[in-house]
Amino acid sequence: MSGRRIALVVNPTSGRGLGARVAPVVRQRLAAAGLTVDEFTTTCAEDVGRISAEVIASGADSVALVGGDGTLHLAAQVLAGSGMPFGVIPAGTGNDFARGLGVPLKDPVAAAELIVAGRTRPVDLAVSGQEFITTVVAGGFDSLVNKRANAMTWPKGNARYTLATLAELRTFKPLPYVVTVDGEVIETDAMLVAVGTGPTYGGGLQICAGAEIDDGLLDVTIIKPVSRLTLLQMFPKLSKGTHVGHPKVLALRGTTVRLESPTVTAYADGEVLGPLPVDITIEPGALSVYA
Ligand SMILES: Nc1ncnc2c1ncn2[C@@H]1O[C@H](COP(=O)(O)OP(=O)(O)OP(=O)(O)O)[C@@H](O)[C@H]1O
Repeated sequence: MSGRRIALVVNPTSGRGLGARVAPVVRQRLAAAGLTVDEFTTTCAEDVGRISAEVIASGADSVALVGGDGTLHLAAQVLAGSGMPFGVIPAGTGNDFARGLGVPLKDPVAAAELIVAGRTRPVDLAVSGQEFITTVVAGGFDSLVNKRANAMTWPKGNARYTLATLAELRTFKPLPYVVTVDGEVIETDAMLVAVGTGPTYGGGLQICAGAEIDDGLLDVTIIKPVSRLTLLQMFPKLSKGTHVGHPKVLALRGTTVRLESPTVTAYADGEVLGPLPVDITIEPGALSVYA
């Protein structure tokens, strides 16, 4: 497939500089395959959306995004519904969107091959208000962990989430929720309620195990009150998805979800979404992704 023109949008800060390191490798692979590559390096969060919008307007054939979930979240706000196909070169710490797609996480050349091959698939987005969400909405204990982990500068990578979990666990108490899924109302105390279009957050925790990124459905996971020890024991299981079937874990699917709880701030794709209540819907096939 020669004659294709692709914009390579690079967040150089993703994964503590991994974005800057993998970009030349990806550029070289795309060019070697005959693609014309226009490279753009972002200098701030706002650049991701602005540049993506300019690329769409420019008539480029496609975009490749080098970054993590935060970068993809920013780009998705603009790419949603545009019809512009895009490729993902994972360069973040979590990379949960890429993980859900099955894009190689540690091999940028292999990820670039998917762009070269040129096969796209439709991918759903969750929507809350004006905000598109590419992975999971965290609402509860996990929000507090996310907040704490975002504020930590050490350690690198996923170990931050483990430390933040241990720290939050010391004081956390179950919270009262009203969760409404397609009109079915569930009133319960819970440790957390997560809503995903894809299966994982936090760098591979399968909080919404089994969620398909193109089934037109939101997956809802409610973890009912459990002891601190049980929650701690659940975390390694989350990595493997073997928490499913635990008597305190409730899994639901639907197309509209409302989360209510008095004191919870929701996080989406690792960033603040806003205080509950939030309403979440699904936009099937909003993105067209090389995979
Ligand atoms: N030059 C920049 N361009 C774009 N975003 C930047 C830049 N500098 C800092 N940021 C911030 O980086 C965040 C995105 O980082 P990204 O998610 O790609 O990497 P990560 O945090 O290492 O990975 P992950 O989200 O997968 O854990 C953005 O939300 C933005 O606020």
